[in-house]
Amino acid sequence: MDHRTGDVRPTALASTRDAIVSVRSLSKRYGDVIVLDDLTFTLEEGTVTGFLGPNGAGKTTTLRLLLGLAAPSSGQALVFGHRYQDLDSPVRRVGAVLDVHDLHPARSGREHLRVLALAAGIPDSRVEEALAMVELEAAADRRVRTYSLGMRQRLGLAGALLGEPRLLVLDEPANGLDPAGMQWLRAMLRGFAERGGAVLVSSHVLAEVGQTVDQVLILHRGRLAASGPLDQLTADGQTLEEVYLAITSKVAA
Ligand SMILES: Nc1ncnc2c1ncn2[C@@H]1O[C@H](COP(=O)(O)OP(=O)(O)OP(=O)(O)O)[C@@H](O)[C@H]1O
Repeated sequence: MDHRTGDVRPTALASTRDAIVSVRSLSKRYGDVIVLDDLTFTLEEGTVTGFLGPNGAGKTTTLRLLLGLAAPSSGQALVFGHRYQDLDSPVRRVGAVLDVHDLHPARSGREHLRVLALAAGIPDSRVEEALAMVELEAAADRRVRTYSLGMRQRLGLAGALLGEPRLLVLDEPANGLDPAGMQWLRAMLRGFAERGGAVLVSSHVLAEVGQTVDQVLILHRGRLAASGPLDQLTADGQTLEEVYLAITSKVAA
């Protein structure tokens, strides 16, 4: 991958064997506006992938297509070889946190998780485990409307972890977390990947991403501007932020 030209030479992100996520020639239009343009990448087990790009680049749209929340205009977005909506028990395979602002405000954190668990046939005992995993036990009986943004993020993550999935899809999960929360999130995501999972995490916090992920996808104006292992991308001594700014300003010019 030559990040100075934005030329993507697929590396570890391009093998299709045992792919947990397989995105092929994915495009999305809203009316005449092309939001995603011919996006292709795969993610394999044991990886944490940072999904980067300026505001409006198309990151959330990609995640929504992966989760069956919107339909592609063309191409495919597959998880475990299937469209999300065709998976037998999606909650047990894919955990996702897209928008922590749409949690029911009058429910407590514990009630929120119990509703999710009931819908997915997951025992209540797992709710307690998930609360413990995100260190939210002390606030579990408070109404969600009283939660800080960081607490909502933790609750969203608890919901994502309920079904013990192998893929986590997270939209800006570090948003609102305090330094200890970020450290905890980093360790949690690394541990998840080390146990054979895959994580796709969008973020604007490049310093944090640089400490957490092992590979990145950089999206710009709906196109994949760069992809590859973090250590290769930063091999010439530049920080991830420098590489990112060089790529996004080059492509925009
Ligand atoms: N339902 C929709 N109808 C029309 N346009 C949409 C719709 N959803 C997203 N878009 C547009 O698609 C583009 C990409 O949006 P998206 O939310 O995917 O970007 P993003 O990379 O996640 O940005 P941010 O970093 O700001 O969250 C934007 O121009 C947005 O306005």
